[in-house]
Amino acid sequence: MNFLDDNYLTFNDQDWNSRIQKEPFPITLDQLPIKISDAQKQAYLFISTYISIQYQHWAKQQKHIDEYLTKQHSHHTYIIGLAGGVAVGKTTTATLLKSYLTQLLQTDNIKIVSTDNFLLSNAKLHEKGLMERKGFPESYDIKALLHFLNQVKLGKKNIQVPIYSHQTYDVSPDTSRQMTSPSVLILEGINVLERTPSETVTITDFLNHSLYIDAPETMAIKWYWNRVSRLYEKAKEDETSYFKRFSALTREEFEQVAMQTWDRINRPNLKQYISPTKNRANMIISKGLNHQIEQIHIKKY
Ligand SMILES: Nc1ncnc2c1ncn2[C@@H]1O[C@H](COP(=O)(O)OP(=O)(O)O)[C@@H](O)[C@H]1O
Ligand SMILES: CC(C)(COP(=O)(O)O)[C@@H](O)C(=O)NCCC(=O)O
Repeated sequence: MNFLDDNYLTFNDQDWNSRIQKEPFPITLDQLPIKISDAQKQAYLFISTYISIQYQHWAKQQKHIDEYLTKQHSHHTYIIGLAGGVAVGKTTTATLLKSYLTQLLQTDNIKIVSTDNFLLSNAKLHEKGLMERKGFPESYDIKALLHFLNQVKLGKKNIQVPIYSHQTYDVSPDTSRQMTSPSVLILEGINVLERTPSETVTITDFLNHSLYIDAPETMAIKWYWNRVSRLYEKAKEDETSYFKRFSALTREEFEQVAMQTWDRINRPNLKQYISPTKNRANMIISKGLNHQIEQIHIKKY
């Protein structure tokens, strides 16, 4: 037996299909952010129904506690952490979960924030000699990220969130987003389940539920290439793109650059820092070919 078999219950397509075939979809699924098969729609419904049951119990518990403490007006935000390696589909899954949960929880107050927004700017990474460590723990402004989560939990308005763009490959120097603490926050990023030894608190202290998207590295590399090759193509007509510098290279030459980047930066990060956080997640989503969810593992405790 291994940790996964001992500590998690495992479900596959038969489980979620048999469960859901008994009843029609309780929500409309014609306006999802990406096209997915009916079987995959059912997998996401299985995940989001599980989260919505947990959320509803949590919300009731908060209400009862507030009544007991006579603090009816306290604010509560339910934070879902979504972790996994580079390009496994965290951003896309977050938008899908938001669509499902908006309907299941009957709220339009669900927001998504990526920890990418809290990366140090390229200027700072250069200054600190960390350009080859982008995505590693030391490349984030972890204090700012923890402060942001604290503000969310305290129900603050006008919370400033920096903006990161894959296209400019940097944090935007002069724009940020203003956010009011939502009912549900989906926090997605490679480091969501990582420890923060330099701080007294850690990201997981703020999470009510956590998911880890797992996939064989060979597939993640393919999905990474899908994303960066699109950025490379788009850069041909976009002066502002970081990827413009590669326009003189052929597609094959650029593919070599991308694969070397993976080998030098994303692979060591995956092995050393990201994968070891998998067993901390409440739920592990195992993906296979074409981003298909093959198994869902739910922690027994
Ligand atoms: N369920 C899915 N079906 C099809 N393509 C997907 C799916 N999830 C992600 N992708 C694609 O895979 C690539 C990486 O996804 P993304 O959500 O950006 O990953 P991450 O946020 O983990 O880096 C993107 O090109 C995205 O369009
Ligand atoms: C910004 C990231 C650390 C985060 O990854 P993501 O959340 O997009 O999966 C990653 O996309 C990245 O830029 N890694 C550094 C090496 C590279 O250029 O891929």
